[in-house]
Amino acid sequence: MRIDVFTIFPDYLAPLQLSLIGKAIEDGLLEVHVHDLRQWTHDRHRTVDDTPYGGGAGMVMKPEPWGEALDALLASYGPITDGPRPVLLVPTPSGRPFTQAMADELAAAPRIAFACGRYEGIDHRVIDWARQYFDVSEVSLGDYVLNGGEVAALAMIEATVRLVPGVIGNSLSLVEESYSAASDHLLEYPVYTKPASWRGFDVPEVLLSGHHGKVAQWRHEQSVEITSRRRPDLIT
Ligand SMILES: COc1cc(COC(=O)c2cn[nH]c2)cc(-c2cccnc2)c1
Repeated sequence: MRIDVFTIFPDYLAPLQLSLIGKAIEDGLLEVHVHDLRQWTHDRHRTVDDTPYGGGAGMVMKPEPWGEALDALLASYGPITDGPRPVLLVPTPSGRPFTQAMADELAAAPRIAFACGRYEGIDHRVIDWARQYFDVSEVSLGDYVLNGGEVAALAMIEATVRLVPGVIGNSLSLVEESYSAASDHLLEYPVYTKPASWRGFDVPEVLLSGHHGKVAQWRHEQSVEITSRRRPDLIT
């Protein structure tokens, strides 16, 4: 999988070079190209923002640098085929909620690109123009406002890349995860490891019983209880 990220703060994406994702890059499972949007500015101050039409506080990202950056991205895909359009994700508080189902879908894509906005956002004409050439999704990490899309992109990339075969060593650990269809979209049960007793707290007996059926039953009951208490919206 190749991932392209466009940002005015490329260093924000440095953590992608670490740990599992770093190893996936080393193993050739993953390519990450981080692009500084200012590469597509031409003035002395490398300006990427301007005041909002209609007034209001803050600044808006100018369309021109984004247009040229996305032109370059298109060029990197080679001649336009009549296949599926390249995927372009724009993290934004006003986006569709990012979900595990979306991560599952994205994990199958050969390439994904992220446009990380700053300030009050990106001139909307960029999205309107891009829809002609990209499969554009404005996606939200959660109901809060960040200073930029980079942190959201990091989270979305991690949630997606870990599903790519070979990136996570033990693929079994993916099967039972929260939100996955395999766990019936329930939240994960509590986990324990040695010692069996710690500061007066003991591991639930059933987990020491070696009775796999009872362990599975207990774990399912825990997941249902936790989900109905914390996330009744997930109980269909
Ligand atoms: C592309 O347009 C953006 C992007 C971002 C950064 O992303 C997030 O905040 C986010 C992503 N998932 N959840 C939050 C912030 C704004 C913004 C809007 C209003 C006031 N201030 C800033 C607009």
